Amino acid sequence: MKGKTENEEEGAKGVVSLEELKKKMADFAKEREWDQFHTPRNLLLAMVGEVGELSEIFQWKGEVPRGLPDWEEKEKQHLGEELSDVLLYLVRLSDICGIDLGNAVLRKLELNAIKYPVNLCKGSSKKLTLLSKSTTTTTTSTSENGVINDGE
Ligand SMILES: Nc1ccn([C@H]2C[C@H](O)[C@@H](COP(=O)(O)OP(=O)(O)OP(=O)(O)O)O2)c(=O)n1
Repeated sequence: MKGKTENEEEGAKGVVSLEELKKKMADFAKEREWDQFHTPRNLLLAMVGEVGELSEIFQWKGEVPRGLPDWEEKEKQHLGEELSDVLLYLVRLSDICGIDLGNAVLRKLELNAIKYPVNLCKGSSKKLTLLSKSTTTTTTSTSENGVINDGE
């Protein structure tokens, strides 16, 4: 069987970082003189295209169980490839836009935790408009959670 590539070895150790991916994509583009094509709009469209390819994998299958137990290895590998394309374009788009994705994503996680406090959300998939409205009279910490209700 073919041995693992250097990149696969890194991935197997679970040590891949956004910073590394950013650098690898920058090197990849530079070597090919593709910086000229990696503009924000082009990258955004490329990423959306890859989201489409990712969606195609699930298209018409109906809901599938977590872990995809019935999928063939080849199909799972394909899924991994499309997920990677989306991530790589996202990382590259962030870089080209001058956004520190690592910082941005950690900040967003904190904002999410504030917006969806455990005591209000536990076990519920509702968005918060109604929940927060019903508590604004007693709680002010969630009063700015202007999320659209999903009608559940
Ligand atoms: N101008 C480009 C073209 C490709 N890539 C990189 C990022 C993606 O990870 C991958 C996308 O390559 P393809 O456009 O060939 O897309 P797929 O790999 O999905 O192949 P296909 O669309 O044939 O299924 O290559 C890139 O950075 N810049």
